[in-house]
Amino acid sequence: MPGFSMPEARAVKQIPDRIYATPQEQVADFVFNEAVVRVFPDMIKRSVPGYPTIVENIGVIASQFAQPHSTLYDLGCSLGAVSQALRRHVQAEDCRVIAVDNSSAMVERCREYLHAQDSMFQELLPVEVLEADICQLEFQPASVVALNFTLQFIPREQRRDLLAHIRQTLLPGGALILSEKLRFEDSEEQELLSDLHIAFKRANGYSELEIAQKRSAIENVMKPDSLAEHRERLLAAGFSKVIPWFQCLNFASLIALP
Ligand SMILES: C[S@@+](CC[C@H](N)C(=O)[O-])C[C@H]1O[C@@H](n2cnc3c(N)ncnc32)[C@H](O)[C@@H]1O
Ligand SMILES: O=C(O)C(=O)C[C@]1(C(=O)O)C=C[C@@H](O)C=C1
Repeated sequence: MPGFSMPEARAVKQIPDRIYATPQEQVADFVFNEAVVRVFPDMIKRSVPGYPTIVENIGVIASQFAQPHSTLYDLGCSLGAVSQALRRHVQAEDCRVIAVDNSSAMVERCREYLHAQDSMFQELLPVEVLEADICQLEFQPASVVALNFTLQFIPREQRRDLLAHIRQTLLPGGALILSEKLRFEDSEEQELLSDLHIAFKRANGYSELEIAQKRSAIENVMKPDSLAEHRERLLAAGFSKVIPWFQCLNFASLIALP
C-alpha cells in the first residue's frame, strides 16, 4: 500500500532514546525539551504500541471527514508526524493544516521536517506551525482536529473546556480524532495491560532501569483517563457520538463526532 511506506519517516535520523539509561539521583519531571526532541521519533515508536499504525490511519480517517475550504488541526503536534500523514492522505479542495505545540524545541524541529516534506513532494496541503498553548488558541472553523497523545498532558481540570472549544469549532461532517494512553477501573485489567505495556517496552530494548525512571518522570505530568471518562467528557463537551477505532494494550484512539 503506497500510503503506508512513510518515505518522510525514513528521512528522519533515528537517534536512539537513551535518556533514562543511566541512574539518576532524582528523576526530574518529564519535559518536551531539546534532549527529548532529538530522540523523540525513536522514543514514541518504542513506547506507544501501535503508534505508526495510528498516525498513518489518522491520515486515512481524516480524508473521510475533511471538508473543502476548511482547516485541519494537529494539536500537540511534536515533530508533525500527524501533519505529515494529513498531507499524505487528505484530498479535499483548499484545505490547510495548522500544527500547534507549546514546546519551542518541538516547533523548531517540526518546521524543519515539514519543509523537508515540502521539498520531496508536490501539491501538499499548506501547513503552518504555531508555538502556542492549545488551551489558549483561537480556532478557525475546522473539519478535522487531531489530539494524538496530547490531552493526557493537559491538566485534568482544563480538558473539558478544551474539548468544548474544539466541539464549537468543528464543522458539520467533521471529526475529532483523540488518541490516549488509557487507565482501567478494573484492577486486574489495569495490572495486566500495564504489565504487557512494560513487556512491549522491554521487547523494544528498554532496560528495567529505563522503564522505571521514565515511569517516575511521567507520573506527575501525564495523567491518563479511562475510556468511560473520555466518553462522558466528550459527550458533556457537546459531541454526539464517540467511536473507538483502535486499541493496542493500554493505548487507544477514538473518533468523536460533532
Ligand atoms: C506525546 S506528544 C504528542 C505526539 C504527537 N502528536 C505525535 O503524534 O507524534 C505531546 C505533545 O503535546 C505538547 N503539549 C503539551 N501540552 C500542550 C499545550 N498546552 N499546548 C500545546 N502543546 C502541548 C507537548 O509539547 C508534546 O509535543
Ligand atoms: O506511558 C509511557 O510509558 C510512555 O512512555 C508514553 C508516552 C506517551 O504516551 O506520550 C509518554 C511520553 C513520551 O512522549 C512518549 C510516550
